[in-house]
Amino acid sequence: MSKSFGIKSGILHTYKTIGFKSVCPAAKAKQLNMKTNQLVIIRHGESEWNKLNLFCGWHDADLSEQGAKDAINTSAVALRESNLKFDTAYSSALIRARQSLSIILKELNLCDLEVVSDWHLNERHYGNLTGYNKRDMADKYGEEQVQSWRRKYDVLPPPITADNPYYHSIRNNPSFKDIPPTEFPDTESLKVLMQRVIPYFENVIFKQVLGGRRVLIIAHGTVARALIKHIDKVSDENISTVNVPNSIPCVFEFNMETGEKVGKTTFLADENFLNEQIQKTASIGESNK
Ligand SMILES: O=C(O)[C@@H](CO)OP(=O)(O)O
Repeated sequence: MSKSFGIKSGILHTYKTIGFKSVCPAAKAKQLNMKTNQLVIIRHGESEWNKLNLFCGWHDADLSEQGAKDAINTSAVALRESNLKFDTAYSSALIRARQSLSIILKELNLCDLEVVSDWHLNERHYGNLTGYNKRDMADKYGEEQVQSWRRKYDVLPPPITADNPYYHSIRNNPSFKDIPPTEFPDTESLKVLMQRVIPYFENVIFKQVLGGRRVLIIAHGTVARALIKHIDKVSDENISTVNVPNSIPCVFEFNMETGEKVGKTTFLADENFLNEQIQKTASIGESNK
């Protein structure tokens, strides 16, 4: 874990608009007679490659057994306890997000819910880091370089090359067949990822939220950071300290007339558990050697 990136201090100190524990935003809105609607974003459960601590990006890793359990015990339980209801759900085209969504919907008896899977919500493409262990890369290139690739707003990992063992499986993934060749990335920073995620969010998802539909998004760490940056207007500098853990729902509430956010961005988890999971996500982790 690199101190120079402020990760130890975490979002608690540098990103104060995030609240914890339970959904409580409607109180002020009610007082003001404001019509509001909520949006929920969840990062998929632990994947097989999260477990192995490998840079994953567009590699299509399955959920791990633990990830599938967390989709039930962390995601679905929190949504049920907060009495959140949905009219439609979005996921990326990646299997770890689609599996998480289908487990959550099954658990909530929402198997008939309208579901859209779209590549615009895919994790950032990790370029030629794809498939490498994060600790091994830190040993080779230094922690500062690895944290910079992972969390800096405008730092691109080296582009993937045809000799990367995952190049062909990513290029030929049938789930990506509709991606225009000119838009198929070879690497992405958070800044570059935002150029595909934010227009999709604004033009497709947010319109529905303002129209009153209750939307659930199952996405990825960098996609969630992109949406938090956009919605909460986090600076390019401070976004490097924001880490979004697997499976914990993140709730936003909006004024339906103005589109402005109401109240705090809220993670539905006990504060200690949330902090522990944030630290785990921020950490470079261990080698598998
Ligand atoms: O490997 C990845 O694709 C991402 C998310 O799992 O990792 P990181 O947290 O290092 O950005």
